[in-house]
Amino acid sequence: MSETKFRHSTARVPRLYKEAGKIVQKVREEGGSFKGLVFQSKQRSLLKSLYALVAETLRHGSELDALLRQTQILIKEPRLDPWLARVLITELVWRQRPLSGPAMPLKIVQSYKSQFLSEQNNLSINLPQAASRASRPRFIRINTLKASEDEVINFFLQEGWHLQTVEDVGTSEDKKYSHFLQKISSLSEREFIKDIHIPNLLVFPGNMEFYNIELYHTGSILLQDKASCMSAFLLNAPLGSTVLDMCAAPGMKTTHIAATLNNIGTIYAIEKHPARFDSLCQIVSQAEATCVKPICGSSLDFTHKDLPDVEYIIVDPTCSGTGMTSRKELFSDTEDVSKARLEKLAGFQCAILRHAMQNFPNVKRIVYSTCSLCPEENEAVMEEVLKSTPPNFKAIVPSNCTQWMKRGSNSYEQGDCGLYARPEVDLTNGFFVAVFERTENEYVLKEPIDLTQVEVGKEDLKKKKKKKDNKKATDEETVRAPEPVNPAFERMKRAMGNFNTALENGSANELNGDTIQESKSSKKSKKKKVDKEQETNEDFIPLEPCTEKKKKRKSHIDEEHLTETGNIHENNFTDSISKKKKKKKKSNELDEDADGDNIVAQDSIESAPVESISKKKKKKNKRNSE
Ligand SMILES: C[S@@+](CC[C@H](N)C(=O)[O-])C[C@H]1O[C@@H](n2cnc3c(N)ncnc32)[C@H](O)[C@@H]1O
Repeated sequence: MSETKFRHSTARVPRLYKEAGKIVQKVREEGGSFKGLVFQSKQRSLLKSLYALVAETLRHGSELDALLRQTQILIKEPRLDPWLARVLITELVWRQRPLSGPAMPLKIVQSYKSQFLSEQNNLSINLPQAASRASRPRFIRINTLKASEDEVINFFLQEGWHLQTVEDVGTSEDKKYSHFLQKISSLSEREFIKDIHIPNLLVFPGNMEFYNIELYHTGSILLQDKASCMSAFLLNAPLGSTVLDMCAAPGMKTTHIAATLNNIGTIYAIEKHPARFDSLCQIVSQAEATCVKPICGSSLDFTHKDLPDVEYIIVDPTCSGTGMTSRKELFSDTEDVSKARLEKLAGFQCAILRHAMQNFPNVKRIVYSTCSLCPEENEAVMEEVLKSTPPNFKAIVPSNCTQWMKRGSNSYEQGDCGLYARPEVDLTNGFFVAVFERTENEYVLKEPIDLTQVEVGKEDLKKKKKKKDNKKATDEETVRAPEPVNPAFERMKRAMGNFNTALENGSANELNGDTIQESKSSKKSKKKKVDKEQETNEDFIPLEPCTEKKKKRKSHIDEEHLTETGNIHENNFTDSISKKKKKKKKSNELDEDADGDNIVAQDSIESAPVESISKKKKKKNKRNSE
């Protein structure tokens, strides 16, 4: 991680501490096995002491986090490496060894000894979660679709709360931020403050009881961590925009974007799981986010053909959640997130981000986020997707948060454009966000992706073309089938209609799978209709069945249905199409998900459209020259 680090002199910080810090960081951030990492260490003479020190540091993970927060040592000493600090505090507090030596980090940690000891006494060792929750501030977002900031602030003032302000501490962003952090970590009962970065976000003491507050029940305020507000903030979609939220439920970011748009524009909010889709509808309805069109389905099944004019996309996929401070495993057993799980998640994350980049030609900006602190799900995903996608997107560092968010690791290409919020420093949940903007090179835009040409297969295409030639077709459009009914789009249009009506009637919560999702019987009848159209239309290129086929494959590239083929470390993207087809076939044969359905390697799907474009271009050029 590229936290601003103190320039430790390697000669002065004892090797044992430095090496222990590195291992603790790896275990915490990457979920590696600590024993394995210790035994891989090159410091052979230190193995025994290293093992003991790392084990002790990891054992006190939750207490260390609490000590770092309570003493604010990382805020006051911004150049102190947080991982080295953990090791040194362990050495000092639990192993009771004085930190002697000239190295600055040792001196600094030693100077906090009395604070550590007194805070340690206050810590409820048996209830580390409760302690950490109470000592972290609570962020509350004002839903400006229902109440203005003034109304909400006045409400709290009338309830006897006091609004604190951040004093002017000069122009330095660093100073301002560390002053703000000190302020929010020491809010006393019934004090609150406005966040200095995100508009309409208030900060309350961690033990605030919000369940009795009416504004919370009416949806005028929402409990939303500052880190999670970063996505909509950085998406920065102007009024009137068309936005796509590819992983929407429960809808915190969707409703936040709706508020930033003031309901002027359109947000397509896609959620795959029906139960979560219901929650999404409920939250959207309660928030009065009328510009939101919820869709139940997999985002991987939708393209610009279904959702035209999408200009902004938010990709907030399922992740390991290692940044969620409420998740016990972060503190108690960091080895919970296995490498295999991380690889599967990263495979899905790459697939969905790549889908966003390749299938919406009008998109200007994409925000990718996770609540994970594992680089595998963050910088590595950025790198992999940028590497394997036509160079029409680049990662950018948004100017409005460079001063305070921590940058990702530059050991991944463009990784340092990614931004982290870290619990122990920012007093938020752990979070990662990356912003991508379209570059000048928009060749994907010029030729819409025609999946049929890839799916039909060469032989089928030749036959169709021959038939067409016989009929003296002169224009490509006549060779292509008339656009058939796209069931996904039809379903979506119907769902939107139903949802809007329900919203208008105030009964969106009542929408269920029957209205939003197509019933089995109507699916059957629609299929019959499409089949019939094919029978009667000789020239019909089976776009629909192919799309269906592709859909069937793609719908398995989701969180639970991932196979090892999604491993981002495999560099499959340069494979030839034929190799991919073989692989796809093999994978169809080999990979079965829990339901017994076949799964296809993602790379074979994702790279296909590019091939299709170049074929089409060749054809077009040939026709032009004729
Ligand atoms: C991290 S959560 C999203 C949180 C949400 N953005 C918010 O702020 O409230 C990820 C969501 O993506 C959904 N999901 C997973 N695969 C999907 C897919 N292929 N298409 C659409 N949604 C999907 C999951 O069911 C889950 O609800």
